[in-house]
Parts: sequence; structure tokens; C-alpha cells
Amino acid sequence: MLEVRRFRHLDDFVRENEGDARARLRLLGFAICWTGFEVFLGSRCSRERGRRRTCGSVGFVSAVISLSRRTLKPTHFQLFIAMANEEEDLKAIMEKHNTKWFNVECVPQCFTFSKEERPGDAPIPICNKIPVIDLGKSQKIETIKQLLQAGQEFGFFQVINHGILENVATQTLSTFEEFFNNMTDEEKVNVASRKGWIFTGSEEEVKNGVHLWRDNIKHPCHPLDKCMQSWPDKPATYREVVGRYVAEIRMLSLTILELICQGLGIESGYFNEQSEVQLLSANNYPACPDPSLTLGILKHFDPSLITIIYQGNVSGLQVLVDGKWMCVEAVPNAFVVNIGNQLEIISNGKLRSVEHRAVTNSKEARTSIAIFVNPTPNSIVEPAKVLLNDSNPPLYKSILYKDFINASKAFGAHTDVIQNDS
Ligand SMILES: O=C(O)CCC(=O)C(=O)O
Ligand SMILES: [Fe+2]
Repeated sequence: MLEVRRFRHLDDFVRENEGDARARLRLLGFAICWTGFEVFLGSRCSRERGRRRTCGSVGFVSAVISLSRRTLKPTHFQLFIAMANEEEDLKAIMEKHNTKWFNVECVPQCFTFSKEERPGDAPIPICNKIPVIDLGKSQKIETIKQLLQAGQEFGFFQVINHGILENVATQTLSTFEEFFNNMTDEEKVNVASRKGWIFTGSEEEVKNGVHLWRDNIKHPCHPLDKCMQSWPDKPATYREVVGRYVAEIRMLSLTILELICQGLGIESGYFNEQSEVQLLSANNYPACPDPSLTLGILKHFDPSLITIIYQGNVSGLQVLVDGKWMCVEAVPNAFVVNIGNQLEIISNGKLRSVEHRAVTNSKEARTSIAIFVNPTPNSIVEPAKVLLNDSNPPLYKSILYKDFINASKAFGAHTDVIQNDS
């Protein structure tokens, strides 16, 4: 097969040929030829298939003609083939390679985000300002102060000495790694639709027209006795290991919420009803040949009250700090906590829900487990009354949680399923 991997996309070609006016002219000629052919074929083929076929055949014919006239360098021939390849969709790539979607040597076009959205080549520094808060300290007032300050400034913090044994988290992460690695995607999708959990492989997961570089499973995880029987039963330890993990995370989330309650001056137990739903979302981001082009999760706000994330030893979570992307360090045995939209509303803007995203890396796969602590669909979310007075009017309207979720389609195509399940 022809070596086409040098040109990952058109940008690379143009960059490499900057200043080469003749190459540009040839490219222009090619483009005119291509467009004409496309118009001609457009009347005969469906748009999608037509584009792909046209691209391949026109690229090939133009390249052969140009080569025979010695007006084109072999690298240009490569470009045309690469362009034709870029038009392939994910299904075709998988069929061709007869393997998983991520076993490719260069990033296919359908995974390449626009310049505005993709991480790019510039190194993203670790944010050492995001606090790592020691929950084991006896000075509760100090802990509360740190939690509030982090929630105000960054919307993110990490917690250590949280009381959850390290092997509870690491075993859960390994269980998810096994889950993602061992079943075929088809098996996962088929079982998921029968069982009520949701598996979204990268093949289906398209954001702004581009596939995310991740596989994902989502399911409700509270109360345990109600939802556990609908979880995956492969690997055989899934329910036991994940069940123990989510029970521990529930306790941790209630502890953090209670501390925040005290810090804000809201009556104790305010969040009891507001935190009745817990949703698990585990991500697997395989190693990627060019992380500068891809995203595991597009930038977003969490629609939760709070989210608790375990990312093991592999970082990849990035947060917007003062308008710049910063990396959240992978701290051993720590949980990352972020303030979601609902807590921003309840705190009347005192705590901030901040945009974040997940990037990929070229060395190793990354697995993360996010637990969203959410209000029940029918609870009303509004600024807590005690925080309001003449000089602090409500900054947000009251809203039914399910209306918020449905309007923002916060869980994408699966929003309705998740609402009905919870
Ligand atoms: O993988 C991560 O660390 C990010 C997860 C996340 O932001 C989410 O699931 O909402
Ligand atoms: Fe998130």
C-alpha cells in the first residue's frame, strides 16, 4: 500500500509547501478538476458516497495525469490519496483494518477536531494552583475555608485523606479497563440496550460532526439495591467491585456537600434531597497517535451538583483557568471534585461550575470514573433562600431539574433514557 501517512490533513501539506507557488498552482488546478467532477457525479450519487468516491477517483486520475506530465512531485500524489482516505468514515476504517477503531497509525479525518476546538501542539501546563485538600485534618473550619475558596476560584479541587482505601479505587479502575478491553463493542451495545445501561463507543459518539476519542459506559448507581441488577455482569466482579466503590463515593460526596453547606451558611441537610440521584460515567481513552488533533471529551460544564472523578495515575483532565487550559495533575489516591451547574445555582454564583475537557495522550490508555451527584428529576433547583437579601438578589431562576437537563441535552442522545431511569 502507498505510504500516505505523512500528510495527516491538508493543513500539514499546506504548511510544508508554504512559499512553493508552483505547488499551490497545481493544488488549485486539482481543486478545479475535483469540483467539476464532483458536480458531474453529484447527480448520480448520494452526497456522502459521491464525495468519497469522487475524492478517491479524481485524486487518482489527476495525480496520474500530472505525474505522467512531470508537473507533480510524488509527495503530491500522496496528498491526493491521503485526501481520499480522509473521506472514509469510521466504519470503513474499521472494516479495512479489521480491528478496533483506535488501532490506526495516524488520526483519521473523522476524529480531527477543528483548529478552534482541538488541543493543538502547545504544551498545556499542570495547574498547581488547584488545591489538594486534606480531608483528614482535624481543623474542620480550615477545610471548609479551602473548599469554598477552591469552589469560588477554580470550580475544581482534589481531596486526599478522604477515608477511601486506595485498592477500592484501583480495583474499580482495573475492572473498567477489563470491561472496555475484553467485550466487543457489538456485545456491549447489544447487552446495554437489553439491560438499561448505556454503552457509547467512539463509533457512535459524534460531537460537532467529529468522533470523540473515547468509549464510555453510563448507568445509574444509587440506590444500589434498585439499580445494581441492571449493571453489566462482565467482568464477573463488576457489580461487587463497582458497588463497593459507588457506596464509598456516596459517603464522600455527602461529606463534601455537608461541609459546603456549613461554609455557605445553608441549613444542614439541604442537599439531602438535592443529591438523591447518582450517575456513573466511566471513560476509556485509548492511546492516540496524535493527541494534538483529538479530544476525549469536548469542553463542557457538568450538569450535576458535584462530580467526583478518579483518574488513577494518568492525567488528561483539563480545566479553563483565567481563559487558559490547564492540566489537573494526577495525584496518587486523590479524587478530583468539581462544582456542577446545580451547585452554582443553589449557591447563587458563590461557587462556580467551570468548563473542562478530556484530552488524549500518545503513550497509554487512560480510564477515568466520574460520578455525578444529581438532584431528582422533579426537584426544583434555585438559589438557597438564606443567601438572598436586598444586596444579593437571585442571579438564577428556579428550574425543575429535569427541564434543565432536557433543555441542555446534558447527556446527549441518552438524556431521556437517563432521566427515565433515575
Ligand atoms: O475523564 C475525565 O477526567 C473527565 C470526565 C468528565 O469531565 C465528565 O465525565 O464529565
Ligand atoms: Fe465533566
